[in-house]
Amino acid sequence: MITVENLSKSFWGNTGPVVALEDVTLDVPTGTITGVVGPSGSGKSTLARLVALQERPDSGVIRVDGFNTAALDPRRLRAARRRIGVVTQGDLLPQRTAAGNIALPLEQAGVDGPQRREKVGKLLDLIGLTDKAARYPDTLSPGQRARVEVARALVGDPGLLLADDPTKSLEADAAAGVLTVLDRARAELGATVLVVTSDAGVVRRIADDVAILADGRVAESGNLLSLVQDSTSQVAQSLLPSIDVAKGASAGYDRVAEVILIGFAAVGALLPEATARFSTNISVIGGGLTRVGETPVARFLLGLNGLRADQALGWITERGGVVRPQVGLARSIAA
Ligand SMILES: Nc1ncnc2c1ncn2[C@@H]1O[C@H](COP(=O)(O)OP(=O)(O)OP(=O)(O)O)[C@@H](O)[C@H]1O
Repeated sequence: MITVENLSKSFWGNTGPVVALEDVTLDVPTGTITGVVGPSGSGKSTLARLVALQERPDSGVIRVDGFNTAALDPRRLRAARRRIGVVTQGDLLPQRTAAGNIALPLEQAGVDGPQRREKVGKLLDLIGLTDKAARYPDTLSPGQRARVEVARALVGDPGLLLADDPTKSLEADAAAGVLTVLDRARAELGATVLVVTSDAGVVRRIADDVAILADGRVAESGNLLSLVQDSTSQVAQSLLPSIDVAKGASAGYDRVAEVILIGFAAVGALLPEATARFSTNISVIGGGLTRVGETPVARFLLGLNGLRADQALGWITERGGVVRPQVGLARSIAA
């Protein structure tokens, strides 16, 4: 477990101090993928460099498995740094093959040939490039090179894999390939992963936990699936389908409610069943379906007509749906 406690960091800019991070607190639980998302300049790369122990904070503490890294002497600090695999971009050695690039940290650490080959073979398999082992970087696609960079960062079995904007400048397919590799690293190697990104879609696809960074501060953090269930959260606002609808589209219903449904059963069957049970006409006025990781999540604006519309909404809530009636739009239901 990595914990970041009350981290602050400023730099001197041309016109005075620039606060890059202010009082940032964050947990990266072991065996999970934590995504830190924020716009350009919000402090993501600064946070990544501090967690990688490449720079010192002005104040605050980074703990690795409970140990305060600020208290480490230089030798232990170097050892702690080696336990963090940092995915760096664009620096594969052109004169080395894909396998040779992945093996380099092992060679430098004096690991013998057979062990190196076994380890590199496993990682080539993990990144889906076994058949490209002998290819040189300039003959690989950008997405393939990015996957080799992840494998190289994983080769020392790091306690933490740290990726700063791993999908930057990649086409959608290539980006998806890199995210699949990060997900496999967590699922198959048990890696703990911290991803910082400006792309909320990265977080939506692979993160277990999320923190939103804004102007150097954590605006919101927590478990991703819990946060998306709160439609007022910034995470839900940025990851779920928007329910902006044309003016007047929600008129003429007895009840109008925003509903968030999670999971296959909820998304597929709940609304038809509510319609049948309560003789209530349920229309989807807006919103849509997405996925958070592997989990389908729907955010709908529903219009209901029928005497038992309130009971239908209550029943959806009992089955785990998150219902927010839009009070201003309700008509009184005639008995
Ligand atoms: N070494 C530095 N010297 C001076 N200012 C810095 C330095 N590093 C970061 N900053 C400033 O700190 C703030 C946060 O920068 P940082 O690079 O961490 O943000 P970011 O969210 O990673 O942005 P981007 O997505 O554009 O890389 C910015 O105002 C930046 O200009």
